[in-house]
Amino acid sequence: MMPDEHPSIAASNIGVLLVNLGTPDAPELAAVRRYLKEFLSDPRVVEIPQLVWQPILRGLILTTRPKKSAHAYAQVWSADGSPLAVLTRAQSEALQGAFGAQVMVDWAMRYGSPTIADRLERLKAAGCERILIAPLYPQYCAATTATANDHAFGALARMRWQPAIRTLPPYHDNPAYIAALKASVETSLAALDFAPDIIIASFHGMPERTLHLGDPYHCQCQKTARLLGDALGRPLEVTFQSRFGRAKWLEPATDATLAALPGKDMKKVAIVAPGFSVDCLETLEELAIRGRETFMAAGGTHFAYLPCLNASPESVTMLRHLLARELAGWVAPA
Ligand SMILES: C=CC1=C(C)c2cc3[nH]c(cc4nc(cc5[nH]c(cc1n2)c(C)c5CCC(=O)O)C(CCC(=O)O)=C4C)c(C)c3C=C
Ligand SMILES: [Fe+2]
Ligand SMILES: [Fe+2]
Repeated sequence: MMPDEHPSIAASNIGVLLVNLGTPDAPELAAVRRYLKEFLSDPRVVEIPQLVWQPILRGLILTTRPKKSAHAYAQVWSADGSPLAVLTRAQSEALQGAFGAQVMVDWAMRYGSPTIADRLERLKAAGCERILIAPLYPQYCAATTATANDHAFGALARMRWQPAIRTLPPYHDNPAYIAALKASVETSLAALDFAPDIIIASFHGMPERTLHLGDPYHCQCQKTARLLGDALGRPLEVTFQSRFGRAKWLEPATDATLAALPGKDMKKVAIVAPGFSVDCLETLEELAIRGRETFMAAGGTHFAYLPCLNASPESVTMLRHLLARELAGWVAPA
């Protein structure tokens, strides 16, 4: 084929690949087990030598947890699928609308489907010679950001003709992110029929040792909450959720905090999860369902879970701004 006959050149030769964590294909035992096996076998997520960890994973975790998790997923599953996938796709489509023909936007998951490798191939086949990989984690963590990038680079390592690559840095203190959170929280608070005594910012937890090993995650969570508190004009209480395993995790724990607040005469709470780009099992089930139960059982009277940025107009404006900055030199500034 002559060079000028190259097929299917896109309107633009620039691609953006949004990447999120991943989710099972169905809220059923086999699918959840498959997902957990892939996720928890990632050495970036569980930093125990595989020789020690795999027997524990296969013999203990994968024989017990999938049932519990499948039950949890069933409570938040929608007609269109897992909220994490449905909302990431909606974000991608809304962003494509905002960018127009300037760039081609697609989305992928680190675990499960659609895979990063497939979507990179698809962008490449559509003519993208330059691709921005955007792991949608505002706070950098080796267990999330780094493994998404590792996986993308692994896929590139198998390509004969690679596209040029950039990656989105963490955006925990980016003014556009803080402004989007502020707008979203204020809108959610205005719709409540009560005034919260306290607002909790709950972030996904990590083993505490990752902090001592130099992971900036903990500090970046604190900074996001401080900046959001400044923007809102009231401080937020930082907590960490989703503890897994026996090691010491970052504290204070979200569930223990919710259980203790009513005893400190704080009976009206609002909780937001600024570290999650979209709502998912960890927010819709762990916070909005189980968090509420914990708080009310401890004597709380009013509880509100405030949704993530999802595919809202504020979210799309923010993402367009963040991504356009990384695309500078590839496309004209937004
Ligand atoms: C060692 C275990 C885990 C670490 C470390 C971890 C870090 C981490 N996770 C997220 C974001 C998400 N995690 C989600 C689900 C989830 N997380 C773990 C374990 C660890 N996470 C498990 C076992 C699960 C699956 C569900 C369960 O069985 O409880 C999700 C939601 C996925 C969904 O399908 O909706 C997200 C998102 C971050 C940001 C993070 C480190 C900062
Ligand atoms: Fe997690
Ligand atoms: Fe959880």
